[in-house]
Amino acid sequence: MTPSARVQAAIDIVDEVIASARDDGPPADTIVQRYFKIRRYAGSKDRRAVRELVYRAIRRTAERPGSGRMAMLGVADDDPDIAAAFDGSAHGPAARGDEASSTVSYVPEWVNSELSPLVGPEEWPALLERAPLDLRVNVARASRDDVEAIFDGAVATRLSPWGLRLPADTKVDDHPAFADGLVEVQDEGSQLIALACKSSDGHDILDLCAGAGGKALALAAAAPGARIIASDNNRARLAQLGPRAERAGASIATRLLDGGREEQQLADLAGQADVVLVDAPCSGSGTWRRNPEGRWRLTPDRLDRLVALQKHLLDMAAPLVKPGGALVYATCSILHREGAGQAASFLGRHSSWMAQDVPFDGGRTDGPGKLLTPAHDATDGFFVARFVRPC
Ligand SMILES: C[S@@+](CC[C@H](N)C(=O)[O-])C[C@H]1O[C@@H](n2cnc3c(N)ncnc32)[C@H](O)[C@@H]1O
Repeated sequence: MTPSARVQAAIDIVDEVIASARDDGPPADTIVQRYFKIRRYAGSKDRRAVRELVYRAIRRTAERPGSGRMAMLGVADDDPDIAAAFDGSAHGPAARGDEASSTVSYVPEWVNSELSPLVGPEEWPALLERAPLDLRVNVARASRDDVEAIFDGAVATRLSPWGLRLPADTKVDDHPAFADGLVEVQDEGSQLIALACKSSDGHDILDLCAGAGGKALALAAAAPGARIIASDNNRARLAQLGPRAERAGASIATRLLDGGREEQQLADLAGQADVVLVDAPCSGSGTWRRNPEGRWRLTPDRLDRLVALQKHLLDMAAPLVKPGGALVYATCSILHREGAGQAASFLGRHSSWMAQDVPFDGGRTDGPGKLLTPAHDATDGFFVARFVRPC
């Protein structure tokens, strides 16, 4: 592909990403993969170059652009090589006329007032920087030091006792340590959420929104003698946990929930759990550096619905905790209403519960919990709070 043809391909893909963000369709990565699946003429260098252009265009602007061309003209504003590709050649984009390009921004304007007060403009560039590659060592099978010696360039993470940070281009999926269940790819912040649960052998733990089980696996590794139930209402996500648990040698029961019937389906656990983790669905604003087009998907309406769902899940989880047990609430969000605001409102509704310090260094106190951010902690953005039910 010529440089101009690569730019046109990126324009076509960004057009699809824009439509998908508007219509709640598949993520950018899936769209890039699908694009090349039916264009076998593109070599690996072409694919890499086009993907890079697509992500430059997405990262550059917080507001959903009018078109892929507008987004790529924005990249051309920053880069003369890209500007030169707008040359009207065959398979390339038409020459630039008197057209507007997308503007540079980090956070959608309407979201500014929703951010935690801790996330000032000086932190915004870090929200869009490339995320590091972190592994969680399966400490039930190997020590972090042993695994550190296996991976070239691995360094121990600062905050999580289970984490290793690797050079970004390290291939993990086909590494024997991965196949042998010694490691999982997991951001350090995500590991800290599991740490906040203080799982212990003999504990009954419910991971209410377990998804594909990233945190449930971390809980099981930290306490192989804990009885863990992982539940979720998404069959496809929960189904991924089985093979992952098998690889890790972890024993985790799963429970698929039906929308609207969760309370009945969990009734047998009432007052039983030492810990319930509510890793709730959220805006994903703490992970924009991994999914920058998440900014194009978020709307005020969607945020309202997420906040209402988080409240519902917290109130559903509370009666499952046994007296003296803990409810851990987490979101990969840097928005006040999904973090400190949601936690404070839980304590307002459950006035006998107490907020307890989360057991890790790093992060900053944000209302009744802690906020981790890329700029301050070099992790994804997370809010986490730990509430204890009175005895
Ligand atoms: C942030 S993700 C969980 C990520 C997961 N804990 C991990 O570590 O990989 C939130 C999850 O909540 C689930 N969810 C949404 N509504 C739910 C409900 N009513 N009951 C249970 N799970 C729900 C979603 O399907 C999604 O998997």
